[in-house]
Amino acid sequence: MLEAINLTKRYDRKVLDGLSFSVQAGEIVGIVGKSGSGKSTLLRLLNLIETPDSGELLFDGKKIDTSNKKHLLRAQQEIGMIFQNYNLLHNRTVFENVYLPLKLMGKSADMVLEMLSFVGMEDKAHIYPAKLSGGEKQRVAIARALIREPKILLCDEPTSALDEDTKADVLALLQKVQQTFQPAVVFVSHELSAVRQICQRVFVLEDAVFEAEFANQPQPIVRIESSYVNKVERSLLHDDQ
Ligand SMILES: Nc1ncnc2c1ncn2[C@@H]1O[C@H](COP(=O)(O)OP(=O)(O)OP(=O)(O)O)[C@@H](O)[C@H]1O
Repeated sequence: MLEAINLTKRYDRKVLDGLSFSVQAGEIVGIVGKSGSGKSTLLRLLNLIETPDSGELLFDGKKIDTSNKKHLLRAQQEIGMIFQNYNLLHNRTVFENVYLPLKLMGKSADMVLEMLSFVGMEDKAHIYPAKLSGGEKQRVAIARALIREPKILLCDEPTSALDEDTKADVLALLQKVQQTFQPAVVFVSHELSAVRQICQRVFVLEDAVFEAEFANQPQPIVRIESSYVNKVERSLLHDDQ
């Protein structure tokens, strides 16, 4: 579904250097890396709000042409995104927050209550975000991300601001999303326990490249020796983090 080929991005230094990977529909792929390793930069490229210096992105095998505004807009509508800090509009109710992406496309609100029910928030449709807990805000953000039925769901540290119990609930909801809607999910996090729990494959981003790729199997697919790669490996294999 989502394919990145040789993505390179430089600011004052090369932050991403020739990254290639793909995510199938229904698959959750984790990207882990230390602070400053380029995770958010990669998400901005996948979200089509920044363009790579070189390299290509393909959705369903079709190259994304970022120079063509119509094409870009259509591609952006295939993407849903959730954030660590939820990014809800505080002067809009839960219902209005979830409806907004549809409203901007001139569509009706028919699906909104159904989606709120899917994330367990139908009872709070007319409440403002300030009155919600962190876990509830993330549920609303997930409903908003899904309302356009995106083929790609990008998750930027979605559980990092939550306590342990709420974290588990949100991860369980993401697994339900995976089973129900089968999007291609990119799950960026520094929380190795969350990554271990829900990702089918994991890439380790360090020094601008993927230094390792792990799957649900004992041996990594690719592996460069580094202390961070060792830490990820221990966490994924031995449940000790
Ligand atoms: N717009 C920008 N202009 C210049 N440098 C940038 C810009 N965005 C990111 N960088 C630099 O790129 C590098 C990677 O940043 P990025 O935010 O992608 O890392 P990250 O892995 O998401 O970090 P964190 O986990 O702390 O959020 C950093 O050195 C950062 O200073």
